[in-house]
Amino acid sequence: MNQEGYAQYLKNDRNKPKTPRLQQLNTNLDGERKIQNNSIDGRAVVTSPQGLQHTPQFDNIQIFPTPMSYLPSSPIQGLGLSGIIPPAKQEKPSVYLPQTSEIHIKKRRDKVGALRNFELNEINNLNNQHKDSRNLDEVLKSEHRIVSELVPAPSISPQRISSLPTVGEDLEPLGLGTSSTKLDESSQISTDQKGIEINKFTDSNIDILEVFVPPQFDQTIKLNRIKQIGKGNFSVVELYQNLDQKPSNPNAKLVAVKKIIYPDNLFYLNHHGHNNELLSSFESSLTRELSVLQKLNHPCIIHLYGINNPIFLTDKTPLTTLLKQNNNMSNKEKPTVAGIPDCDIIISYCHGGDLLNALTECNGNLETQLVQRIFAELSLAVKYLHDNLIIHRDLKLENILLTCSLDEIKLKANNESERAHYLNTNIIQLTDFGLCKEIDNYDELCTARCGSEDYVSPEILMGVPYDGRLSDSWAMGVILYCLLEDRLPFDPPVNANIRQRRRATSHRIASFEWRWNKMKDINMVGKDIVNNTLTRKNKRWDINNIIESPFVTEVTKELTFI
Ligand SMILES: Nc1ncnc2c1ncn2[C@@H]1O[C@H](COP(=O)(O)OP(=O)(O)OP(=O)(O)O)[C@@H](O)[C@H]1O
Repeated sequence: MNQEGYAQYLKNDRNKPKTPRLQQLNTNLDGERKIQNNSIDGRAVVTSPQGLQHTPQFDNIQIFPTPMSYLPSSPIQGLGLSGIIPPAKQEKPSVYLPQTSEIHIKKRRDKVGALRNFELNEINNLNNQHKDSRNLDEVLKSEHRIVSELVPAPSISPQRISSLPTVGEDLEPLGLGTSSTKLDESSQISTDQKGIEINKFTDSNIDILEVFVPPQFDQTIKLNRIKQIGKGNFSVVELYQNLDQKPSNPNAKLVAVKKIIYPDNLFYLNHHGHNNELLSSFESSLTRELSVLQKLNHPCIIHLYGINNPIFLTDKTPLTTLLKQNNNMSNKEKPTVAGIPDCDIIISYCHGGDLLNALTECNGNLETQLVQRIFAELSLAVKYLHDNLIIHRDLKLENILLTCSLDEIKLKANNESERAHYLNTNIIQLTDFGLCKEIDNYDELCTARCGSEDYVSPEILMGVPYDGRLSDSWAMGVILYCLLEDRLPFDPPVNANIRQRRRATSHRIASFEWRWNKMKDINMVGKDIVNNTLTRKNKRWDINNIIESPFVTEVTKELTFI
């Protein structure tokens, strides 16, 4: 059955999904098979590690990826990695270890949303499977990344940073706004009115980081911690101030430090004393992000300003190397996390926070002009990546950061005297390259099933080799739809009945089931982009089509920073 036929098939609810997933030969994102989209009939030719070629067919596919319900943090052995619920019909292993070739869900939802998105029987399955490990309630309580409706009440997502105050607002009371300000003498942790932990301590070296800076990463600078500004599944992000009075890069006076959180069991060794799969996949994600960040130089993409230990940039397997150096290595039963240094990545600070938060804060009421500007900058960033043979694979609202608050942006946009500056500076930066992939040529297809549930393309869901650039343009369609409609395109339709609500998001994605709501009767050029990206891959616009569309060119022709 071909993909279109399958979508039709799914439409009939009586047909229990049993569609299969292409058997994964590798489980590591780095171990994706080399696939060229070069066969005569346009079907991908897969080259197996043994050099054998075969054309993937749906008949080969063995496990259907849906219904896809995920836990933002895995309940499995407290791994702390995104987990996937094993397909119900598979023989259940006593402990299900997530495979890196499976989708990594990195989402942010309120608890209510989280529960809404779990089928009850799946919750029961999970509870049964993980009786011995963590209780599911605990897992749900600890979640912070989920998501569906775009506007959750702040009170039900306590771990979310609901806003990021501007530098001016925020630093002045802390005495950090001007260089002449006297700093507090004592260490004191307090909480500001938005619930963000603020460390007023500035007078000793416990919050001082010494980090290595580009280009050679042989010079160091000192940074002083100000406060936590964000939290991901694998990191805590904190704001630091550069203690260098005259930093070589004037934009780097305030920086964000992404402190990687190692999952609990990362450093367990298996019975043979080898590193486990979790370590190698975690490590490959980390080094992939760093190696790509080092190469990138685009105003609309986050900048790498430094690292606390150059080994993370120079060694392809830094954690394994550090582990080998660790004395505990000899004791194979014990976790050997002790002695492994933290990984702190110093990046540009975007004080407007992420776009999902910003959108939630303004109740989704973004002026079209602003939507257009944000989307145009995102298009420039993605075009730059694709031109450089890099696929992001995790484009979503949470990974688009604003360089200043929406109010500041609006002020600049509407003030004649600020207009030149507005056109000469970027307002977004794209971040989170943990799932990105460097391809060798434009015909190379990807096989790793990764991404975030609401943004993932049908071909990734189906488990067939896919053109990563087209999956990125699908995600861009989802983003633009969100900005225009203030909801996710593949959430249950507005006024959905119970049956529609129970349908998994992935089913709607696989059958291209989305429609305009707020924008239904509004005629605007931007709708073309959504119409032509949330569609079948053979008809889908790529980044060049997007960038050439009037919705984007109207903005880009005026920008002076590119
Ligand atoms: N440079 C930055 N400036 C301001 N805020 C940031 C910055 N980087 C990250 N954040 C905030 O921290 C959050 C988590 O960051 P990030 O997505 O990089 O972490 P992560 O561990 O890769 O997340 P996940 O894997 O869960 O997607 C972001 O959504 C954003 O709110």
